[in-house]
Amino acid sequence: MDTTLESSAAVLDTQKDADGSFPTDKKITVVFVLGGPGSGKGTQCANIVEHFGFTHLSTGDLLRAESKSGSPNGIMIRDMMNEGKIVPSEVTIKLLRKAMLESGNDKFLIDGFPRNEENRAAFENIMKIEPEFVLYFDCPVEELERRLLNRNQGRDDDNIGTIQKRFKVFIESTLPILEYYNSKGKLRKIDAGKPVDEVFEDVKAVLSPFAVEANTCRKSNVSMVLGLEYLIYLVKRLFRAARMLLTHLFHGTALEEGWHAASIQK
Ligand SMILES: Nc1ncnc2c1ncn2[C@@H]1O[C@H](COP(=O)(O)OP(=O)(O)OP(=O)(O)O)[C@@H](O)[C@H]1O
Ligand SMILES: Nc1ccn([C@@H]2O[C@H](COP(=O)(O)O)[C@@H](O)[C@H]2O)c(=O)n1
Repeated sequence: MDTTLESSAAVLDTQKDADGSFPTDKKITVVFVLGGPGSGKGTQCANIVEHFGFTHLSTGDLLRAESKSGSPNGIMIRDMMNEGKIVPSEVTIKLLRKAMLESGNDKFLIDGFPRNEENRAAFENIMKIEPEFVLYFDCPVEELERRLLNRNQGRDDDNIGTIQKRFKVFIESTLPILEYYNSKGKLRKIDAGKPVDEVFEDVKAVLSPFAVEANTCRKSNVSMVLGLEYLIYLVKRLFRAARMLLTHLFHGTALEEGWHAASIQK
């Protein structure tokens, strides 16, 4: 499958209200991040961004921002989120595409997506991008409930009524998506019931293919810096030698005296 932003753009740009254009034909790397509500997707994505240079796009955050922006879809999005329902894919994908464009990056963690079959099929059809794999944070439901009720980030959907609805939607709509990617050998399941640092150790192991690039980059930066320092050192020595030669040519005696004085001082 062709996975360039350009080809995705070609499809998306046929939409009447599509804005902007994809500037690049670079290969796009996408990792989907799924897990029950409160499983720690956002927490772990923040760590991944720091270590592996991905751009983190939380579909929930994008929808929350859109619902507060006063856009025509705002009220519909807010009402659906308060019911724990899944917003129509065309709305979510449009927001995702815009955020991908604006980031300028080519590596994305798409968090909380695809939530159902409609999300999955629409992303594949419109964006023409296959995910590298799906990172799945698996966590017992009692722990999810405890985390959500203690989150205290002012989210309207972190109340017991909506939480129960979100769990139901996860089981009915998202678990089949996890099974789909599992059957394709693309599911990377992580035990998310452990403390944050321990979970991240497992995440790092899964993302290790992307670390090679980061290390190579770091190593080549180091050699570049060392190479530059050595070059500066050589140029300085060259200048010093040239100055001494010139001084010797024009003031031969003085130079000899200087040398003599210097060797006495030593
Ligand atoms: N491994 C962990 N152990 C204990 N608490 C955690 C762990 N990971 C995250 N948390 C806490 O649980 C809460 C939910 O985490 P987070 O927001 O990352 O989950 P999420 O999967 O992104 O949630 P949602 O799907 O609702 O957006 C936060 O308060 C976070 O600090
Ligand atoms: N693909 C998605 C993702 C999210 N939603 C809605 O947002 C709510 C919050 O999502 P979080 O990932 O931040 O927990 C979710 O309950 C849905 O209402 C969506 O519609 N489609």
